Amino acid sequence: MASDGFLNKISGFATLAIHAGQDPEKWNSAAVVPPIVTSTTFKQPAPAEHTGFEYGRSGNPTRNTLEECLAALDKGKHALTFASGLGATTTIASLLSCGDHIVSCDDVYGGTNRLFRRVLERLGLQTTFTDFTDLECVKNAIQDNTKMIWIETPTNPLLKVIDIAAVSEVAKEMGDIIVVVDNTFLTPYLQRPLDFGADIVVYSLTKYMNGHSDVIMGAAVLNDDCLEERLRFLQNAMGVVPSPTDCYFVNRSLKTLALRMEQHQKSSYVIAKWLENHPKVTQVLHPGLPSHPQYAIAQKQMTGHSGVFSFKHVGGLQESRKFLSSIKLFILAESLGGYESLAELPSVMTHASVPEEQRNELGITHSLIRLSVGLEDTEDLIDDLDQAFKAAF
Ligand SMILES: C=C(NCc1c(COP(=O)(O)O)cnc(C)c1O)C(=O)O
Repeated sequence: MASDGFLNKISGFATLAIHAGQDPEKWNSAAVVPPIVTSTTFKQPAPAEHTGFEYGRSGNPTRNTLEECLAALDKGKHALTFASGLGATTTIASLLSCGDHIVSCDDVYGGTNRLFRRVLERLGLQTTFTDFTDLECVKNAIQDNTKMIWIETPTNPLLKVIDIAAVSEVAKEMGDIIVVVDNTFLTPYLQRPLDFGADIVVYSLTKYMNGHSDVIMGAAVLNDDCLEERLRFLQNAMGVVPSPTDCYFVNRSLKTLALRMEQHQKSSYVIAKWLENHPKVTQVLHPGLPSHPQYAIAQKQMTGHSGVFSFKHVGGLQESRKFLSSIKLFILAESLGGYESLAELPSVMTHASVPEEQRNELGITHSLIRLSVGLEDTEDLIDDLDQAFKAAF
């Protein structure tokens, strides 16, 4: 009996709760579905000796499973994952040193533009943005200190298609330049940049690869062992790593990637064709349409286009706002690539951080609307757009 009249506390309870059934050596379960290993640290048989894992930032079994799968999908040797797409971009850019120069395509995700202009520039990495659909512009932008070429193709939000092989050839001819391709809009199911001369493929896994709008993550896929070693060092040293739980979710999503991309592709093509014939639409920017200015390049490096594309209408900001407040099935929101259909106004949303002068030069005007066509029934999506046009014009 304890002094307070109650039974004595159970001795060793706390120790049991911590150690009973927890022996690290037991984990070789042959589980068909890769488990989520959340442990941030791993038992070492002797000081500074480890059995493959020592600390969660440096390596994690669930993350390794995802990275192995990502490498295979791009037919690459190595893959690394990061806390976000921009985390991947930041880490890749950290391969460079102060005084180096980046040449980037002019139309990139607003956050990438902002990172290059407002963060990396302060750290001594200059970036020149230019039109990569004109190889002369690429050649003229390359300087003696150019160490990286950044391609997005198709570009966000104008869907410009850039000839990966041609730009990679220019880069290799003109110096020791790392060619990076942001393949977020397509995924390796629709385009494999490494096959066309890219050195590194980068993804916002947040988009199609996870495809459920419930994870923020990034990835890089590459073949070069030396580059991989440098990136792996940076991944650990900079600490921009994803959680094991998120790795589990993305790994699971990859299992339906092919099915989802097929439906995104089919549905967006039907909707793009419908928009092309709409009296209030002046231009549809969809690389799967024969009317696309780089359609031939798209055909030689893509197996098809995904669900994300943009269109321009005859109105201005007022009509865009009215249209986007009238959609009911499409959701007014940033991001793309999920099972739900999204619509957004890049000029004031995803690309608001791009200087207005640059936006206007590019054509990211208030009449440009970007759609991410999801997995809903195509007819329902067309009906939604139709009623929104009627409400706005
Ligand atoms: C959030 C949006 N884009 C993110 C993005 C990123 C950044 O990914 P994050 O996971 O959001 O950090 C990188 N590359 C491309 C082509 C992207 O589109 C968007 O366009 O709505």
